[in-house]
Amino acid sequence: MCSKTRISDQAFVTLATNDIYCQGALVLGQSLRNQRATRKLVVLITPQVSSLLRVILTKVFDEVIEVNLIDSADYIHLAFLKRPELGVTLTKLHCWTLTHYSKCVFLDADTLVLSNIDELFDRTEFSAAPDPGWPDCFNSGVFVFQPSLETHGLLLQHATDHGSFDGADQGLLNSFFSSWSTADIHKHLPFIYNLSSNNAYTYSPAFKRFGSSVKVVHFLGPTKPWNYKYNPQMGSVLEEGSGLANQHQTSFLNLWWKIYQHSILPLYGSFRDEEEHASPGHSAGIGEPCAKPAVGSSHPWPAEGPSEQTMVTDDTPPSPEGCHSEDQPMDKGEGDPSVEILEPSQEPPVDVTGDSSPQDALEVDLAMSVYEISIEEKVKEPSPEEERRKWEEGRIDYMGKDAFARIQEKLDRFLQ
Ligand SMILES: O=c1ccn([C@@H]2O[C@H](COP(=O)(O)OP(=O)(O)O[C@H]3O[C@H](CO)[C@@H](O)[C@H](O)[C@H]3O)[C@@H](O)[C@H]2O)c(=O)[nH]1
Ligand SMILES: [Mn+2]
Repeated sequence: MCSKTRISDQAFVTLATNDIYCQGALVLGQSLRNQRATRKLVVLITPQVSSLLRVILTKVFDEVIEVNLIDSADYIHLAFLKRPELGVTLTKLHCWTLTHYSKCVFLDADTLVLSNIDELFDRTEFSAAPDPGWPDCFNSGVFVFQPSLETHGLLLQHATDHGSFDGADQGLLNSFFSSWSTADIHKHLPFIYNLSSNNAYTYSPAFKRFGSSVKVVHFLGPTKPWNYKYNPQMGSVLEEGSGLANQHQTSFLNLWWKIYQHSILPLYGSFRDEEEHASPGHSAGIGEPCAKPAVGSSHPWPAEGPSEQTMVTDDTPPSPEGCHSEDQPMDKGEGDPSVEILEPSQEPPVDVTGDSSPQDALEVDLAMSVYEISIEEKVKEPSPEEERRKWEEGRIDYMGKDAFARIQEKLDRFLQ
């Protein structure tokens, strides 16, 4: 399958807490495969990720591991109660619980690998590249770490005690690994392992000199590749609305989309029929016109670089051994459907045919035509159960649908 030996106790790890970030994780995973990564590919997900995306992720990643935002240990509950904004942050920290690996490289789901980066495994914890905005801090989008429950516990304790100066993982990790900027230059990854696609060109002569050796591009900041629309015929993102910064950024975006179009969209192909039954409309028309005909292997190992086209069949996803829920002490009630073990080869892949749980529905709209592909977040109407739960949790939309005037209207309707 792969020419090099895969070193099985080391892994590339990413995180996706929703279906939108899963699109990024898929492209990242595929880019690692394209560059013949010799380590396992692992994606951490949370219960919000739909069943469909879970199955698709297993086609690119060796392990899809569900982690929960809420851990059963009391001090974590405390941290959550006091600092709810640390939610996604604490999720990234779960990567330290992957103790079946001796060393890992974490990559944000908004990164793209342009050449082989296996040499990162020669580095030790905690190695990261400088943040382009404040180079005495590291950027937490790419880092080398050593899984350890002890470190995980210390990190969570640190979050509880000190919070995070930016309200997220980067601030927390920088204050935890506070000697990074001065202690050991070997722990400074070169900028080519985490080139911010937005900032790189503030020093354009450096980009001119070193840009060709870039190995990892990071689409840091609020606008991600999946926020653009892409013209598959031209092979380029569309400018409208997003205000493209410059030519280099555009070419990285185009590269991301090329992988998305040729290697990720076809993975949805096998679900097209079910999806068509479920919603005959145009949106979420998975695998529509520009997705290529389905042929080839379900586990994409393209022979060449990113331009190589990978296609898929409807054959069963890889064995379930690569797929398990984390056996950490999580806040999982018995029989909680949100923590089910993923075993795609034993289950029908996905239920897209009707009133399944919210987790079963695809949370993204993939709109496709010959001229344009776009990925959009689905605006979901909450179910009556969800609405009720929100009320009971005190999350009331006083300004919107729960405003007094709206409630009055409802009462009036009821009384009439
Ligand atoms: O709703 C979300 C948000 C984030 N993520 C994951 O968390 C990562 C970080 O979020 P991102 O949107 O990529 O943040 P950046 O724009 O890269 O911003 C910076 O700030 C973040 C918060 O400190 C750090 O996590 C990043 O590494 C750092 O580059 C993502 O790539 C995903 O892997 C999700 O899964 N779901
Ligand atoms: Mn990022």
